[in-house]
Amino acid sequence: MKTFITEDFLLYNETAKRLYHETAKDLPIIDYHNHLQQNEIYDDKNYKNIYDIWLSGDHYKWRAMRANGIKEDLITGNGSDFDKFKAWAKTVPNTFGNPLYHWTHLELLRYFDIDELLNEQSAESIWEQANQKLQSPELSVRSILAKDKVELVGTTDDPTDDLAYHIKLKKEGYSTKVSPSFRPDNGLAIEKQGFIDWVEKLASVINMNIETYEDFLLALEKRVNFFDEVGCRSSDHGINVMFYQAASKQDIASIFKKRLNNQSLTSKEIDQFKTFTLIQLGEWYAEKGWAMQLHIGPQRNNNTRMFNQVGPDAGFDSLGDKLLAEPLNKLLDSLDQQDKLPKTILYTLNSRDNEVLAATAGNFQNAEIPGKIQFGTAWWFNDHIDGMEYQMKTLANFGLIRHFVGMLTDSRSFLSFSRHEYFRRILCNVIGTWLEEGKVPNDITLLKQYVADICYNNAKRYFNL
Ligand SMILES: O=C[C@H](O)[C@@H](O)[C@@H](O)[C@H](O)C(=O)O
Repeated sequence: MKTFITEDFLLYNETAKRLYHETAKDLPIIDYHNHLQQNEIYDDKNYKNIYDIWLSGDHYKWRAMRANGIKEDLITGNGSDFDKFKAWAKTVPNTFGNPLYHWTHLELLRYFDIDELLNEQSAESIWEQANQKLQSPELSVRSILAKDKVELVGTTDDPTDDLAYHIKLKKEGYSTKVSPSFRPDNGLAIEKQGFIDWVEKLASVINMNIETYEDFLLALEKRVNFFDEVGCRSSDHGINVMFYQAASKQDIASIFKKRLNNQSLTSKEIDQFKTFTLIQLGEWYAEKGWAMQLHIGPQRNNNTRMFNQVGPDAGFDSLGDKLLAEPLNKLLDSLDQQDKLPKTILYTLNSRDNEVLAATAGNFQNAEIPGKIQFGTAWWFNDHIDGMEYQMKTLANFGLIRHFVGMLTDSRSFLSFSRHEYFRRILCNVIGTWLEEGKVPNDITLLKQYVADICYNNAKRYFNL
């Protein structure tokens, strides 16, 4: 059976169609935050089969398969690639209403020219067609990036990473910018078991001893400088629960020492360490002109049995519900008071906090750049039609959607760039509907500028591309 993805998929009125087809559709992509592997870009990898590119790392699909009663063996276990693909194919017809249903068919259509529904019956023929195409030069990683006109891939990288492939790509003069994002979560996670090992790793990377908090900061600063030389434009912080606890540098120095001596810390001390260190990092980001991305609110690794079996980022995280307005405003304010607040993008996993983030952003805007503080696009559990519309409308209600830096995939798959198409269709429909309902003037030229800015120009300007 043919898919339902028509030319005008998700575009429910004439203005929406015009905005999408005449403006949004062909714009290049700036995917400023994702989890793609830079070595695969450098090597111009061809994926072995569709399981490999679709299912081997996608915890969204794994969750849906578990909800469909599939055995773990066919999800992250020892099942063959084909059996796992078939288990996914069997799941797909049960995913109506979930964005996975749309993404799956968009990806089949856009990358494989397969205009057919995936289910148990079509699984074998789709497996063969897709695998054959994956072997062709047309579907190598670089060809995908070229076909989608991807101008920037913003990867996610630990400060201890040597960025070897980013450097090689840069040297080569590769047309898509592959820019690292500085993600120092391990350096902030003083409460975690692996903290001391991480500090040792950091020390060995920069070839110095880290014995004091001063040393630690120096080491981090060196890595910020190194990332900047390699073309980093932003940092990324996974923050499960927002924190703010003021303390002096002396206090932090003794907290750090305690930790290195394996003494236990109070939760206040932990938050003091995180607060002080993040503020220090934020100052450097501001100096470099980077954007600081704060991804706030997951409650992670909720299923202990499965965590022991398959580890983190495997589909057992969900929404946290701790309050964030007070600590977040205080954190941003501390940086702003010293005039050291970097460009900042705020994301929440719990859409209950959409209004809080959109309103918070408005407290710290200034003339440095329009939309300096962004309420970021619908993230992870919000990355669906309702979630994206809700984010866009909240942003418009509380701030200026005109300056929104738009979509990023946050994905681990090169086929996910089609989610920009999904976002663009939804955006054009929201804005087109405003015109159709008489909520904005009948000025298609101006509306097209909104669309072009949100889909492309704003991000280009924001990330200094
Ligand atoms: O879209 C979902 C994401 O890829 C999710 O897995 C990440 O956001 C990850 O938890 C992270 O902290 O970076």
